[in-house]
Amino acid sequence: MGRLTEAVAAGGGASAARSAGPPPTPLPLSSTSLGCTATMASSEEDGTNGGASEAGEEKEATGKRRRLGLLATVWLTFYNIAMTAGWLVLAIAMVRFYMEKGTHKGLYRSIQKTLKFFQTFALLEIVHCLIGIVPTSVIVAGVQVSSRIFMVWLITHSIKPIQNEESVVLFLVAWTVTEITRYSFYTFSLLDHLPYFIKWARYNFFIILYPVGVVGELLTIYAALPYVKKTGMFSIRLPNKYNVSFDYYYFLLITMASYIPLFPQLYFHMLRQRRKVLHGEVIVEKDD
Ligand SMILES: CCCCCCCCCCCCC[C@@H](O)CC(=O)SCCNC(=O)CCNC(=O)[C@H](O)C(C)(C)COP(=O)(O)OP(=O)(O)OC[C@H]1O[C@@H](n2cnc3c(N)ncnc32)[C@H](O)[C@@H]1OP(=O)(O)O
Repeated sequence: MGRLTEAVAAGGGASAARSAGPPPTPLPLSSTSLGCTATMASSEEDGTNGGASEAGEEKEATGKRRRLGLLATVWLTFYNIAMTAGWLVLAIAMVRFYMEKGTHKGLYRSIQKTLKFFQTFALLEIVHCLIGIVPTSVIVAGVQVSSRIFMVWLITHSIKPIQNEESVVLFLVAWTVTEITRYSFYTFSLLDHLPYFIKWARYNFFIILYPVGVVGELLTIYAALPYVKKTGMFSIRLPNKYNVSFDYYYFLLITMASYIPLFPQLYFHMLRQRRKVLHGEVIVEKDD
């Protein structure tokens, strides 16, 4: 019986899919989905027979958790396959555009619909963390996804003059290679046929691609500053009936500055994940 089937039977989410077989040893991850899996294992393992009504309630709860495990595992498999395919389509479209045109000018406009759809769809990852079907920190996933949504909708979609900047290609390539690797890693993990290269790529590519993507994003925001200052876009001037002012130009400067404390948090998080997965370190994650 494949691990996915075992995980489904055990009602575990993605994490159990990889560790299915003997009852999963609860790794000290966040208390969300693993807590669910651990509870699942303990309720099935200990066989405690409380009162009939208690046993009935526990049986009903376990059945509900098992259904969540089945639903979660099937959903995550579908989600990851769809996201892998979407980012692959984006990668192929970018390569074809460059081979046909010989320039990056117009590249963003040619792939923007696919990019917007799949990057916006990734908002679901925050939901996955919130409902506990993946053991990722809501904060970590939230910062990552919000930075991408910000770049796609509030920078490259909204500020058309910067769409042909070379820095846009820089972050698009970094994002695309990363997401194809990441979502195929999750897919193969759930299907219990994870090629070592995919696992190696998942936990090594980011070492270079994360800084490359951040440089691309920061250069793109910097290139947008003159246009934002000149047009006053997204800004609210005083006086107005709400007596509130907002200056998008200064908001962008603050956003650029926020990369200084926030990016290292994400980068070190990935380095911790890398040590855990590639070197078997047991890392105690703080409860969020
Ligand atoms: C309004 C203005 C907002 C402005 C915000 C400014 C913020 C500035 C700072 C942010 C800078 C970010 C820049 C960034 O956009 C640049 C780039 O991305 S460049 C490209 C390189 N990037 C990367 O390599 C990072 C890619 N992203 C990720 O890896 C994830 O999003 C992240 C949350 C960062 C880390 O993922 P995670 O914590 O989940 O690590 P793992 O992949 O090891 O997974 C942990 C466990 O959860 C299981 N899991 C997670 N998701 C799934 C899933 N979909 N399906 C199945 N399983 C899943 C995974 O299997 C692991 O399980 P286990 O621990 O049991 O092995």
